[in-house]
Amino acid sequence: MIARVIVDVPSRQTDRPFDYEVPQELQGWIEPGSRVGVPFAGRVLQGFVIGLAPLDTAEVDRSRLKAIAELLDPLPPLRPDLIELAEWVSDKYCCTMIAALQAMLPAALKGKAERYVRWSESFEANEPAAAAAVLLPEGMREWLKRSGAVKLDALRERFPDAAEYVKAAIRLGLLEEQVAIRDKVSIRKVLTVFPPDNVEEAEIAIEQWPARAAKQRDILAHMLSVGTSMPMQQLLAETGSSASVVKAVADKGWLTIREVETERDPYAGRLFKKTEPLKLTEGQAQVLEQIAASVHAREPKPFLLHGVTGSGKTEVYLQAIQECLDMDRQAIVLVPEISLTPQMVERFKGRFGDAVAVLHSRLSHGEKYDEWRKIRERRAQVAVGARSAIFAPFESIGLIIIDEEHESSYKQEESPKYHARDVAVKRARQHGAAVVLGSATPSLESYAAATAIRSQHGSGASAAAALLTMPGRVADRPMPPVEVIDMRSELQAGNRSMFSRKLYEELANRLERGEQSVLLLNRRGYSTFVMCRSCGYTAMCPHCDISLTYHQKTRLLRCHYCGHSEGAPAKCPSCESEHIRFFGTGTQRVEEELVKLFPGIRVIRMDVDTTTEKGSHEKWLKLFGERKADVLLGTQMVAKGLDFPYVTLVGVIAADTSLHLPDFRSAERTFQLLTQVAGRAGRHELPGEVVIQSYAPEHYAIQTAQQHDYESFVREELMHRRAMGYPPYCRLILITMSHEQLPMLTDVGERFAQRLRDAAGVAGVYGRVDGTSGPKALDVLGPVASPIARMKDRYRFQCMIKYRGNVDATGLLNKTLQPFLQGTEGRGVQFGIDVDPHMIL
Ligand SMILES: Nc1ncnc2c1ncn2[C@@H]1O[C@H](COP(=O)(O)OP(=O)(O)OP(=O)(O)O)[C@@H](O)[C@H]1O
Ligand SMILES: [Zn+2]
Ligand SMILES: [Zn+2]
Repeated sequence: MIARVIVDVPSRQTDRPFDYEVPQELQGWIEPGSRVGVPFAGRVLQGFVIGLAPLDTAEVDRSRLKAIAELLDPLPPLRPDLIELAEWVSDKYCCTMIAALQAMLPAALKGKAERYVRWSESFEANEPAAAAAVLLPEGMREWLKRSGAVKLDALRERFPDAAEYVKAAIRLGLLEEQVAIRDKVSIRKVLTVFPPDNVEEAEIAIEQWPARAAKQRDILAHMLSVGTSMPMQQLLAETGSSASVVKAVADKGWLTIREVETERDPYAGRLFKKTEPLKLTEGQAQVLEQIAASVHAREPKPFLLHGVTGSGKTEVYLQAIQECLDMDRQAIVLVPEISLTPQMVERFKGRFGDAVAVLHSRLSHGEKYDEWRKIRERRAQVAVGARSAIFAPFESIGLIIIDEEHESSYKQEESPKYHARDVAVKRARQHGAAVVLGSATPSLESYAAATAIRSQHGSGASAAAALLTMPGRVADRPMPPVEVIDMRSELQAGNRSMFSRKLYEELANRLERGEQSVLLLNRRGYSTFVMCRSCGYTAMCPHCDISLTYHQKTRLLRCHYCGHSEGAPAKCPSCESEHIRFFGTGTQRVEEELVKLFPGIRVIRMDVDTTTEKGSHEKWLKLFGERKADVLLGTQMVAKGLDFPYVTLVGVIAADTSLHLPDFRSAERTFQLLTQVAGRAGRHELPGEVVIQSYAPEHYAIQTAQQHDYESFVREELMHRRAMGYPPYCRLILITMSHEQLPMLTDVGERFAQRLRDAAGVAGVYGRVDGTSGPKALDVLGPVASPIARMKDRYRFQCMIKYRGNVDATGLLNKTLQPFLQGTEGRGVQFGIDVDPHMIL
C-alpha cells in the first residue's frame, strides 16, 4: 500500500502529493486524513495523507520508494470531507494544499508534540453500556487503567492489530487522546503578577522613581494602566521586559507575584442561565419556517437574512439550530471575533448548554484543542466561533449560520486568504446543509447574489441566495431617530470643541437621567504615529515604507509589519525641535475632553490600547452592562452586537474619516458602521436617539444611514460600482510580488503581467472590464508599486486582475504562475495571491 502525502513545505514548487510506502506495522492505522512524519530531502517532515493506493501505482520505482517514518495521532485529525474542502480552497484561492490543510486544524496539532492515549474514567462512569460495547483486545483495558497516559507508539507496539478498536474507542470517548503529558492535568498553575492595592501611592512612586531604574518604572506603570492581575508570561511579552525586573519591583513591595490555578475549559465553572425559546414575532416565525424547511429538506441553499438591528435575528438562529439538532445533525455558527463576548456565548450556552463548543483566537492552544476534540468526539453539536470554526470537524452538518456576514474579519488576510462565507457555501454543499447569512447591513456581494443583479451580469461571488427580510424591530420598537450635525456650521458658529452643541446637550441629558451613551470615534485610516510639529518629520520603519505606531504603555515605536521597535524620541531626530508629538489614538483625546466638559463622568474607553490583554474586552463590556459607567467610548469595536437596555444615546464623533480612503468599499464600510452603531440605541423599553457628526453630511452613505434606508444606499452604491467596474459587477485578484532588488522586481513583474495578458488573449477573454464591457472579459492592471512600497527590506509591486465572474481567472492564473515559477523567469521573486481581496490598501 502507498499513501499520497502532502508534505509540509510551504512552497508552490513542491505543492503536490508525494508517494510513500505504508509500512506493515502502520497498516490499519493510516487512513486519508492521518498526520504522519515522512523523510523528505534528508529530514523527517510532517505531512498529511490525502489518499491510499495500491503499491503498483506508485509514481517512482519500488526501490526508490521511501516509507512513512511515523504516525502522529491515533485518529486522523482530518475528515475526508475536509480534505476535499482543502482541495477546493487551494484551487479557489490559489494557495498551496499544505496551507489549506493546516488552516483546518487547531494550532496544538501543528507542532510535533508527543501523542498520548489514556483511559477515560469519566466516560465509563457515565456510559457503562457504551463502554461495554467496544470490543477492546484482551488486556488493553487493564493495561491502560494501570499505566495512565501511554505513548501512541507504545500502545501500537503492545497491541499491533488494535487499530480499528482503538480508533472506535476514541471516537466514542472511551479513550482520550492527549497532545502532551502536561495535558493530563486539567488544572495548571500559572505564575501571576498582581498590581498594587494602593494605586495613588504607586502613582506617586512612579513620579519619583529613580531614572536609572526606568525599566522597573515601566513595569509598574503598565500594571497600573491594566489594573488587573495577569500571567507573568503575558506581562513579559507585552513589555518586552525580563522576569528579574518584575521581581525587583515586587521586592520593593509594589507588585505581588504568586502561583494561581487556572482551568483549561475557558467556561468551566461558569453557570449559564438556561433560557427557553421565546415566542416568535410573526416576522421571525416566517423566516424560521423557511430556514427550517430547508434544514429538513437537506437542501444546501443559502439564505441571506436581512434583518434590521434589534429585529431578533439571534432568536431565529437559536430556534433554527434546535431544528437541526432534533434531526441529529450539527450546526456551525460564525460570529465576528470581536463579538465573541461572554454575552454572545451565553446566548448559545444558555440554550444548548454543554452541547456548545466555543472556538476563538483568544483561547490558548490547549483550550482550543480541547474544544476541537469535543466536536470531533461528538460531545458538542454546536460550534460557535470566529472565522476558522467553519472547519469544525463535524460529521453531519445541518445548518451553518454566519452572523454579521458583511464583516471583513471573515476574510483571512494571510495564506490561505479564504473568505469564510464562500467556504461555508461550499461546505454546506458537501453536507447538504442550509446556510444563513445574517446582517442588518449585508455586503453588496451577498445582496447582489440574492437579488436579480447577479443573474443580469453573471458576476455573483457566491451561489445564488434566497432573500429573507425582517424589516422591523421586536415588539414594534421604533428605529432610533438619527440627527446628522454639519460640523462645518458648528465651527462657523464659533464652536471649536469636538462635540457639537447637540451632542453635548444630549450627553448632559443622559447624565442627568442616569442613562447610558455609546460614543464611536471612527478611526479607520488613522493610526497613532509620531510627528514633529516644527518640520513635519514622522518616524518611519527603517525596513518598511510605513510610519511607526506609538504604543502608549511601553513608550515604544513599533512597526506593524515587521515588528521592528525603538524608543520614542524626546527630540525630533531631524530638526532637534522638542515639539515632537504623539498623535494618540484619538479616543484618548475624546476622553480628556469628556472629563473636562462633564466633571465626574465615568468613561470606559475601548480601543486597541485598552483591549490587548486577554479578557479585557469582556471586562469593559461587563462593567458597562452593570452600569458602572456613563459612557462607552471606543473605535469600531463598540459598534457591533452590543445589546444594553440603558443605552439611549449613540454619538458618532467623526463619521467621515473612513469615507475618503482610496478603497472602493469605503462608502459601504461607512454606511455599515453608522447603521450598526446607530442600532445600539433604544433596543429595549427606553427609546433611543442617535447623533452623527460629519463634515460631509450630504454624502449618500451618511444620508441613507440617517434614514435607516439600506435599499437606497445599495441602489446608489451599485450605480457607482457599475460605472467604475468594481465588484459585484466584476471580480478582483490581487497579485503582490516582492524582491530585495527593485530593477529585478520591475522586470519580473512586467513579464508576468504580459504572460497573463497573453494567456487571456489565447483563451479569448482578454478585454477591458467596466460597466459597459461585454459579459466575458478579463483585464490585467499594473504592475505598479504597492501602496506599501517596501516591507521587511523587500520592494513590493502589485498587479490586479479584473474579470467577469464567468471567466475562470484562477484557473488561468494557476496555469500561468506554475511554469513561470518553475522556470528561470521567477528569479526569486515572491508571489502572494489574494482572490476577492478585502484590503486593497
Ligand atoms: N420573539 C421575541 N420576543 C421578545 N423579545 C425578543 C424576541 N426576539 C428577540 N427578542 C429580544 O430583542 C432584542 C434584540 O434581538 P437580537 O439581539 O437578536 O437582535 P439582532 O437582530 O441580532 O440585532 P443586531 O443585528 O443589532 O445584533 C434582544 O434583547 C432579544 O432578546
Ligand atoms: Zn522636526
Ligand atoms: Zn517594519
